[in-house]
Amino acid sequence: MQQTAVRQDVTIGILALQGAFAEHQVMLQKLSLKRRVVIVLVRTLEDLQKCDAMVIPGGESTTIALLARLAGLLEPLREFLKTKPVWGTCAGAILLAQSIEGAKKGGQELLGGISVTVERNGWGSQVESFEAPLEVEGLRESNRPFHGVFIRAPVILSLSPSPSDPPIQVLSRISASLLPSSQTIVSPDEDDTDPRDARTIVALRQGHHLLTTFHPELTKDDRFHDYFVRECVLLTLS
Ligand SMILES: NC(=O)CC[C@H](N)C(=O)O
Repeated sequence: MQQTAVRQDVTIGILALQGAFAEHQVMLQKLSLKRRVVIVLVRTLEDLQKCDAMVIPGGESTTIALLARLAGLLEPLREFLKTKPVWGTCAGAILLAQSIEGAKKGGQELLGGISVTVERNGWGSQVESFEAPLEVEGLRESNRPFHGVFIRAPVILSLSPSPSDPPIQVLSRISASLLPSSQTIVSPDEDDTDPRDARTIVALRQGHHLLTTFHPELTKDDRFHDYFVRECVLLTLS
């Protein structure tokens, strides 16, 4: 009798130590996909070992790093992202950066994995948090803007992939004209905003990793979650 290939479930972990992990869980559960997605809230090494991909949520990068260190997850996560897809949102994006400015006094630990430098709290403090419509490449119905929620978000300062790294694909840049008046994009050395400046980048992809400096999980729009699962996770597994 002919055997039919059995489709495996795909297991996506969400680092659930602090921050907006429950919101990611709700979004991922709502996706309608051909393959069954199992969601694991990751708090231990045993949880992590079940996962094919990970989401690192927004929250407070210093606290998440500290709790990950205490849970014995920092090194295993660094190993994980060498081979498996990871998506970082806001604080998660900070953790995935290769280096940061504005780190907590005394330094803070990162996971690395994406060849960017970010400035922590680069858009200002809580009161300077803002929302803006974003044009995003590659999303379903990509001509419909995505509502970007920026809460003490990091700013991308530079991209620095080495020749052996996967190239970086910019998925979205914020348009200076759509920013609230409290926000301006000023290059460090110039008064004029150069649209090619890394500071306008708010979403990017490197290989199967995804980085967003804002919070797609705080909207009702599942298109980023759909993009991560379909394009970064399922395509790399099949
Ligand atoms: N909304 C967020 O995730 C904020 C990130 C926070 N500024 C940090 O440093 O971790």
